[in-house]
Amino acid sequence: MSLVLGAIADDFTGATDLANNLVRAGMRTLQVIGVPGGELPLDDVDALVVALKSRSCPADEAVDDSLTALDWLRALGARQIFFKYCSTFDSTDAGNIGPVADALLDAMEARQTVMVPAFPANGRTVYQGHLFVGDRLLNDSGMQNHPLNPMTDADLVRVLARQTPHPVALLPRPVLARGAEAAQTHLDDQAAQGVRHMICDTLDEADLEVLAAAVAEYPLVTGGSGLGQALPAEYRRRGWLETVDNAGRLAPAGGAALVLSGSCSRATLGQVEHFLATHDGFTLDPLALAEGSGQVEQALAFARERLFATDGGEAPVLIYASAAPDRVKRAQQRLGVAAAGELVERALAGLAKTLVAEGVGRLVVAGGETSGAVVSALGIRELRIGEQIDPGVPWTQTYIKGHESPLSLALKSGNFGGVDFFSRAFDALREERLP
Ligand SMILES: Nc1ncnc2c1ncn2[C@@H]1O[C@H](COP(=O)(O)OP(=O)(O)OP(=O)(O)O)[C@@H](O)[C@H]1O
Ligand SMILES: O=C(O)[C@@H](O)C(=O)CO
Repeated sequence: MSLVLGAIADDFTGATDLANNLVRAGMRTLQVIGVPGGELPLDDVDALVVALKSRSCPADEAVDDSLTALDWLRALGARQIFFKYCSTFDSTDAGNIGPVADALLDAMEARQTVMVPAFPANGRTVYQGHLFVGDRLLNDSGMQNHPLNPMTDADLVRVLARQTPHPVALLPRPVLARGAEAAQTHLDDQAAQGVRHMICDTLDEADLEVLAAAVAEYPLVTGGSGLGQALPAEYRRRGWLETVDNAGRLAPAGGAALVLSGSCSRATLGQVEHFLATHDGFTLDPLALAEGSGQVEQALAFARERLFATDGGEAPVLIYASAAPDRVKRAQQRLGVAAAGELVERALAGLAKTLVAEGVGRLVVAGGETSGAVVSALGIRELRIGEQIDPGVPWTQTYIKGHESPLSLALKSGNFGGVDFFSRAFDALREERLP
C-alpha cells in the first residue's frame, strides 16, 4: 500500500509525539529529521513524519521549510498532510502557525483546514475555543512564562486571528456532540462563507473520533498529536491502511544512560527535582556559559566519571540548564532571549555528541528546541518509533555512523511525562531487554 499520511512537525519532540500516537494506532511510522536528500526505505511505512525546527524561527523560514517538506511528501504520494504543532499552540503573534497553515493551504489549493491542538490524554482540551492545560487556562498554565513563545491568551480564535489575514471561526462542542455529519455540515457552511481556519473544540477522545471522521478526507489537517491518534481508524475504514501487529518493535538497547534537559517547562522542573533526589546531576548556567568559564568541560568530566569509570554503575546521570522562571528571566535580560537559549542548546548538543561517541547508548532529552539541537548535532536523519514511556513520549532508535549498536533516544516535550519520567524511562527500556 502507498504512503497514507505525510506530517510536517514544527519541532522534534512534537514530531515524535505524533509518530508515537500513529504507531499506537497501528501505523508503521518513520520520523525523518528535516527533508532527506537521498532515498529512504519506505516499503513498510504508512506514515512519514518530517521533523522541522520551525516553531520559533522567523515566519518566512518556517514557511519555506514547510513547503519543501510538503513537496517531498506529496511527491511520495501521501494521501493526507498533517501540520503538527504544539498542543499548547506555541506561537507568537508573528506566527508561525498561521503563516505556515496559509502557505500549505495555498500550495495545496485547499479552501479550509481544521486546527485541533487538543491532546486529552495529556490534559490539553479546547472548549469555546479556549485552550486548557488540565484545569487551567493556557495563559495560567505556566506557558505564560515560556522562554521563547510565552502564551498569554487562551482564546485560540483570537490568537490565530493575529497570525493570519484570513477568517478564523469555531467548530463548537455542541455541534461535535451531534456527530461527524453535523460537524462536516458546519465546516462546509463556514467554508462557503470563506472561513479558512476552523478552531475545533475537543473535550475527549470521543470528540477526536468525530473530528477524525469529519476531516479524514481533507487534504490538510493541523493540530496536536491527539488527532493523529484518531485518524488511523478512519484511514482503515476507507481501506487505505492495512492492519499490522506491533507497529513499534525496536532492537534491544545498551550503553550508558544520560539525561540532558534544556526544558524550563513546569513538568520538566518537577522531573529534574525528583530525579536529583536519587541521582547525580550537573547544572549548566547560561551566564557562566557566556563567560566561557569552562562549564562544558566540567560537565563532561562529571559525566565521564560517573558513566564510564571502570567502577561506574548503570545509573543514569542528568545534565541540565532547566531553571525556574526568575532565573531564566535574569539570564535572558543579561544575554537576550535567543542568545541565552542558543548558548544552552549549543552546550547540551556538544555534550550529547561527545558522550554518545564515548559510549552513551540510551539518551533522554527534555525540551523540543533542545531535542532539535541534540538531534542535529548527532547527525540523526531517521528515527524508528517504539514503545511509549508516557503519553506523547516513545523510545525511538537510530543508527549513528560508526556505531554498531543502535542509539536509543527519548525526546520528551517540555510539559509531558510523569514526575518520575527520567528514571522510569530507563526502567522501561531495561525491561524490554529481559528475555
Ligand atoms: N537557564 C536557562 N536560561 C535561559 N534559557 C534557557 C535556560 N535553560 C534552557 N533555556 C532555553 O529555553 C528553551 C527551552 O525550550 P525547549 O523547547 O527546549 O523546552 P520546552 O519549551 O520546555 O519544550 P517543548 O517545546 O517540548 O514544550 C531552549 O532554547 C533552552 O536552550
Ligand atoms: O503537542 C505537544 O504538546 C508536543 O508534541 C509538542 O509539540 C511539544 O514540543
